[in-house]
Amino acid sequence: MQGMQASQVAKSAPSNCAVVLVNLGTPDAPTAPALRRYLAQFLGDPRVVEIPRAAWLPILHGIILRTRPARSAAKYASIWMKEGSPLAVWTARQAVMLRGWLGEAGLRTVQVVHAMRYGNPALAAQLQSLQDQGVDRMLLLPLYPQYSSTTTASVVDEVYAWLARKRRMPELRFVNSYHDHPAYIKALAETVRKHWSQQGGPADRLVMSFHGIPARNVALGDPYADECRTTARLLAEELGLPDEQYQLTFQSRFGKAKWLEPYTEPTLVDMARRGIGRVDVMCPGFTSDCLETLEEINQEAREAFLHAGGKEFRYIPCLNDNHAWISALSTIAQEHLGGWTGR
Ligand SMILES: C=CC1=C(C)c2cc3[nH]c(cc4nc(cc5[nH]c(cc1n2)c(C)c5CCC(=O)O)C(CCC(=O)O)=C4C)c(C)c3C=C
Ligand SMILES: [Fe+2]
Ligand SMILES: [Fe+2]
Repeated sequence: MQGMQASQVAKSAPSNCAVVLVNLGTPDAPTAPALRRYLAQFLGDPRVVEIPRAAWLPILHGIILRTRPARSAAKYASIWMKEGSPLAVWTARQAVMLRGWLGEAGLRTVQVVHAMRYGNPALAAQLQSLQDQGVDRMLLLPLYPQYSSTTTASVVDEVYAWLARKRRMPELRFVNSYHDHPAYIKALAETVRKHWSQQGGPADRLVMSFHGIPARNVALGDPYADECRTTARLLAEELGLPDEQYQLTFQSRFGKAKWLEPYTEPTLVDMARRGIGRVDVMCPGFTSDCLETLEEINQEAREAFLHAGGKEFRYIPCLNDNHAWISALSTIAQEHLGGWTGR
């Protein structure tokens, strides 16, 4: 798309073209059976847990899937919206809004659907439905701004698994990462500025908490940690925040192995003990609010911070249906749709 304005691209894109927004997925209900189905698929993915199958599957099915579903279901119940799981609600809304934005940009015939890597609507089912409608050009846009083999590459695996069963293949494009895209950074900055204006200014620190991954994955070449650091730096620059006023952390450790550090909750507890009384906390790697932001951060981490002597814990919501974010998605999509015109 170099040298071409996003607004000039694919104005006449025909209806054989679709954008597929892909997110992680979420259980269908906040119940133990729904959690068991979801976690079996998620934690059975070799991109997510890299332990050899023969060792891991007995642990997953014999221990984890017996204990975790009920505990996790209770957590989901505490954040469930009347329309469903927050991750599902926001992701579906983003797809509808993106379709509107692309229409405004002259791309009325480009379809936009959303799909989940785990759970529903299943990625393979969505791709099949598009193909059944005659779509033969598909742009896969994962809702993970930072690339990781645990997430982005897993989406690609699933798409190719579907493709491997096809005689007639559609043409495909994938967005790998947009962790440093100016429109994404600006959308994040807008959520922070809006929060600051509602709160009467910044707190003592801005904590940017990203989902963690095992440290070993990074040692073996996953660029995720570097991409998170770049996002944090660019966001701080956009906000005019000096280094000492923000802190990057990693949350959601799973299992006993070492994950990326510093860990979010211990960092917040340490801040409270050191007299940093007021914190603004955001999760820039999550494009929708979900269990990991609403429960783990805004409930558990909040409680730990206040219990350790912190005075104010101010959570900044994720991008969700923020207009600057949908506009960013529209820009990113158009940049990758370039040339898919004229049929
Ligand atoms: C934002 C990017 C994400 C990365 C990278 C990621 C890696 C990763 N996650 C687990 C284990 C779990 N994650 C869980 C929930 C969850 N994870 C992400 C995003 C990333 N995960 C989201 C958006 C969510 C929330 C989904 C929702 O329904 O709201 C869970 C399930 C919840 C629970 O039972 O606690 C697990 C488990 C691993 C092991 C991993 C990388 C190796
Ligand atoms: Fe996760
Ligand atoms: Fe969690």
